[in-house]
Amino acid sequence: MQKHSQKEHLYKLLVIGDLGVGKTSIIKRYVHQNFSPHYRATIGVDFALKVLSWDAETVVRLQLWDIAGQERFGNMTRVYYREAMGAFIVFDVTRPATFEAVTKWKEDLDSKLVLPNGKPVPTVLLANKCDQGIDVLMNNGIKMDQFCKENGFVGWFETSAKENININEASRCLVKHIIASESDPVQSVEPDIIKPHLNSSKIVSCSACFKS
Ligand SMILES: Nc1nc2c(ncn2[C@@H]2O[C@H](COP(=O)(O)OP(=O)(O)OP(=O)(O)O)[C@@H](O)[C@H]2O)c(=O)[nH]1
Repeated sequence: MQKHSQKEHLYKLLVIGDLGVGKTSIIKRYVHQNFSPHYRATIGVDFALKVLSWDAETVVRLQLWDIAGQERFGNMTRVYYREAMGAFIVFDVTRPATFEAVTKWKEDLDSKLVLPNGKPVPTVLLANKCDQGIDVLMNNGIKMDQFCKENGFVGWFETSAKENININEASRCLVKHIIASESDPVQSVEPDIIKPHLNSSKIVSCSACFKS
């Protein structure tokens, strides 16, 4: 039974990025703790709910909106983005074109959705399929910390839905930034940066993300 003193937050989170980057798989791993190697394209939008015990006094309910990659070329994203509090933008580390699309997704998001205080919604970048051992970022010398600062991401994580790497951590990071932006709308939050750990099955922790 819920204690009287317990606070509840409900946040709508968007999961966006190009076709086949692993959005549905990340959500499945996060919510249902499973993974399928078979690809079935999402049509339109799909939903999932994750309940987090944030701390002793706070429960966070995350309503995850899994938006089909092909929707960037349609005109429904404005409708799907409405009232979202945070977003993940996902790319596939084995396919450079999906990284190039990240800025297009971010522009689409920021042009259609702002918080009531006029700021963009906190957004975390996910470099998914890091279990594959191919990394377009390293191969092209892309500096992710700088890329995130320049493009307004609050943090980034290498993830694997297959191996369950960094998905919980990325979510806690995003929620932490949402809570911070709600409680102190004028104070900007420093970005959280995770260093690459390609070919490592260890979960990398981000001290900034686990203080809360
Ligand atoms: N190796 C590996 N494969 C993955 C990972 N995540 C997803 N996949 C595979 O990539 C394919 C596409 O995954 P989905 O989760 O359907 O991708 P999506 O981004 O939801 O795709 P759309 O619905 O088309 O937008 C599937 O075959 C998944 O099994 C991962 O972390 N590692």
